[in-house]
Amino acid sequence: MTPNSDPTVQPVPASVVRQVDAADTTLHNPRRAVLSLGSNLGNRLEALQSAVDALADTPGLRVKAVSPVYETEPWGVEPGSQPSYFNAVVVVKTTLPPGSLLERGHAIEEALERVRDERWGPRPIDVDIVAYQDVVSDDPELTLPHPRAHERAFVLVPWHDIEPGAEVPGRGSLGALLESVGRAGVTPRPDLELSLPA
Ligand SMILES: Nc1ncnc2c1ncn2[C@@H]1O[C@H](COP(=O)(O)OP(=O)(O)OP(=O)(O)O)[C@@H](O)[C@H]1O
Ligand SMILES: Nc1nc2c(c(=O)[nH]1)N=C(CO)CN2
Repeated sequence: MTPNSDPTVQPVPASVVRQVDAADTTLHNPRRAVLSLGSNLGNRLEALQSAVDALADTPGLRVKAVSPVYETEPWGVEPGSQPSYFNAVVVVKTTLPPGSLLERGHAIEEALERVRDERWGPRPIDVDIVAYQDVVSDDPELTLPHPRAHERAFVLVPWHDIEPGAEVPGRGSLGALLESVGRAGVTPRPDLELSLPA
C-alpha cells in the first residue's frame, strides 16, 4: 500500500501545511533539525502552539515548517489508559548544537509544566528531537535520530506532510517507513491549525 492509498485517510489540504520558503539570511551556517511535539494533558492545541512560539523565540533558531495537527492514539501504553494526543512535527534551522537544542526542548517542557515521572506517562507537552542533520548517535542522553521515531506513525505522518522526500537517517525514507508502519490511530484534525510565527 502506498502511503496515501488508504481510503480512510483524508488528504491534508496543501493550505494547512505551513511552510516558510524565504531564504534565511540571518543564521550563519544553520543545521536542519526535525522536532516532534506531543500533548495529551490540558489544552493540547494551546500547548503545541506555545511550544512552536517558544521555539520561534529561541536565539539561533528559525522555524521553517509546521505540520498539520493530528489526533493520535497513545503509543506504547495500554489502549484507553490515557487521553489521546495532539501531535505535530516542526522543521527548524538552527545554529544550536544538538545538546543545546535538547536543553531548549527541556526548558520549553518545564515552562509548560511537564512533570517527568512515569515513562510514556501523560504530559502537557513533549518535545523530542527526531533528527539533527544526518547525525547518528547512540548516546542515551541524546540518541539521533530519535530511537523510536521510525516506528511511530504520529511522527512519520505529520513529518511526511511537510517533507515528503525526507529520510530518517539510517532507517530509510519516510514513504517506505510509512508503508510498513501504516497510519492507524493517526487522525487528521483539519479543523485545528498551528500558526507559524512571523
Ligand atoms: N532524540 C531525543 N530527543 C529527546 N530526548 C532524548 C533523545 N534521545 C535521548 N533522549 C533522552 O531521553 C530522556 C527522556 O525523554 P522523555 O522523557 O521526553 O522520553 P519520553 O518522551 O517519555 O519517551 P520517548 O523517548 O520514547 O519519546 C531525555 O531526558 C533525553 O535525555
Ligand atoms: N500518540 C502518541 N503517543 C505517544 C507520544 C506521542 O507524542 N503521541 N509520546 C510518547 C513519548 O514520547 C509516548 N506515546
